[in-house]
Amino acid sequence: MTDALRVDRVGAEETAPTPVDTSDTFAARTRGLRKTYGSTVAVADVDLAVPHGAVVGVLGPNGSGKTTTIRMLLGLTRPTSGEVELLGCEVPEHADRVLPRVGALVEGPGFHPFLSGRQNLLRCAAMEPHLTRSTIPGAVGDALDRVGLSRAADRRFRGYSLGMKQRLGLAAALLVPRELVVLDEPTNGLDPAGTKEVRRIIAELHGAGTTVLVSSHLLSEVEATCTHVAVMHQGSLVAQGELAGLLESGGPTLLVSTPDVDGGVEALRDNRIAASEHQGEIRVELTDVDAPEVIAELVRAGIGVHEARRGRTGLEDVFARLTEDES
Ligand SMILES: Nc1ncnc2c1ncn2[C@@H]1O[C@H](COP(=O)(O)OP(=O)(O)OP(=O)(O)O)[C@@H](O)[C@H]1O
Repeated sequence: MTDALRVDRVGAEETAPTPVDTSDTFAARTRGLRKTYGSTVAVADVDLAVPHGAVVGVLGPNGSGKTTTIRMLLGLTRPTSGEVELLGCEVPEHADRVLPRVGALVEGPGFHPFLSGRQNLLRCAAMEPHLTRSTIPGAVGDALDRVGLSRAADRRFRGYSLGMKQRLGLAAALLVPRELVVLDEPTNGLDPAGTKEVRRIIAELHGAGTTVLVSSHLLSEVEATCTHVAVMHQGSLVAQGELAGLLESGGPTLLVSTPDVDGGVEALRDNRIAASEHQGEIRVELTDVDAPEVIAELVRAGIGVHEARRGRTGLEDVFARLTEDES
């Protein structure tokens, strides 16, 4: 594992990691990527590293810069400063060379409203350098099938639901085998069955060795589908690395079951122990205190302890900690 693959918590006050030659290791890479709109800093000096073969989930609250980063990766938005490298090629300079190897689903795919889903895909397929007149119909049929849109394929795009539009965008991204697939909120507008299918498609792509970069606000989706995570907050990349490593960085917790959760939390806080209510139990961060001490403190305060067990840190906790406002 290289330094860049380790879970890095990137703070403004910390020094940036030393750049290394990574074109063989990473399917996508940005260096000092920045985008400003007037006084709004949409993306602030992001060094993103997407390892070959990984499924990287880009997580972040609304407005944290995920879409802008993805658009710059794909050459759709020009950076204010910084560099983008996709599959070893600089973007936007060599976008024409590299983009046929990249499948993408980004906001607002420009489909024609009066053409059917199939006709729209045929138009997309005609622009694929690796497809020919004889292979296009089969590729379009396969892609429609893969996203579960075959039955609605000959209806006008105008009448599609948001979920069907998303599926068509996904089909366009999957028309030919890709080395890298970039999906911006692919489950947006999908029902639970559609969401499950996207999860299956991502797993299939991963199984075939395709690198996937997927943005999502659904932590459970990312936890279930991704091998790596990049967390954005207020335009900055605040952490990136393997999912397992990120979860471990959350630190141990103790969950205490008691009939008096509020009283217990108060008693612990009075003793400067970081405690909170979590799903009807007391949760304690075991960073500066150990479990016996917590239990002893509760007993001293007359709080009945029914059960105490180690809690697993979920992505939700880690995410909340990384993206909480310092203000
Ligand atoms: N074209 C634009 N003009 C002005 N400001 C923009 C533009 N595009 C994005 N922004 C601003 O940049 C910031 C980052 O937006 P971006 O869409 O990248 O975030 P996001 O993480 O994808 O959010 P969401 O999850 O809501 O889609 C926001 O403050 C947004 O208002």
